[in-house]
Amino acid sequence: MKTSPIIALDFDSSQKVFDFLTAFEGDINVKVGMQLYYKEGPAIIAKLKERGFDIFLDLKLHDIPNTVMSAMEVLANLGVDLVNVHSAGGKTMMEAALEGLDKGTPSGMKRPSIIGVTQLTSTDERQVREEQLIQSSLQDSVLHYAKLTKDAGLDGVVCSVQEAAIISDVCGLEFLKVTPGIRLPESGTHDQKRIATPDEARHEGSTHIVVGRAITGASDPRAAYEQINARWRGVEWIG
Ligand SMILES: O=c1ccn([C@@H]2O[C@H](COP(=O)(O)O)[C@@H](O)[C@H]2O)c(=O)[nH]1
Repeated sequence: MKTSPIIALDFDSSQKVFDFLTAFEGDINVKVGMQLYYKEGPAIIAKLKERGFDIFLDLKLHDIPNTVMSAMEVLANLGVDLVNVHSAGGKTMMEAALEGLDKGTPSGMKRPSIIGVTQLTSTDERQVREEQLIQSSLQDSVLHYAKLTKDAGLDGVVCSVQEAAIISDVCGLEFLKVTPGIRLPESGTHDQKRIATPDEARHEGSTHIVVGRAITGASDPRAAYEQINARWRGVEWIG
């Protein structure tokens, strides 16, 4: 997947997606999440591929190994670039996911990259301690899941910018660190707890940033994208 920001297409219809995308060329990355995929099904992936976008299909699979393997076998056929599971599903589940992808990828096509969600960026220290009953810190929990995900053979993780540097130290620079929770200083936090700016993401070693509402909710989404992309790349933005 290209290193440009991944725009989260959190819309409830194909019509809204393509209205939004009129301002963009095919050189951007897009993310299809549960809402859009459950509404529009595989057809939305085919349409986005026709427009030339790189696609992260963010369905966060989490089930018994056999079910995840079968589901991944189906998803592998869609031609997306990146898929994911919850690392909390365990090492055997993640290995099964990888096996399903390998089996389902048509010959001659590249297997989609696969990453594990460590701790959602909407999760904070209190939730880890009181709701998940995890005794270690949030950062240790994220790092533990990152190591487990690497041991299972996956290509990287979803984490927040706050954990990207330590994951690079332990799992290597090549291991993907896909970081949502990206906000401009003036944007609202919404339901996210572990947020960061695009500049901080670059500095901390994220390999990819995921941006939804800071772009889709902006009065000029293209300008918001350009500003975020410039900050992410560390180049001057002339707005
Ligand atoms: O830990 C995670 C995993 C996935 N997401 C997804 O990223 C986008 C973020 O949207 P914003 O509007 O920029 O908050 C959204 O689609 C989530 O499902 C995440 O935020 N955190």
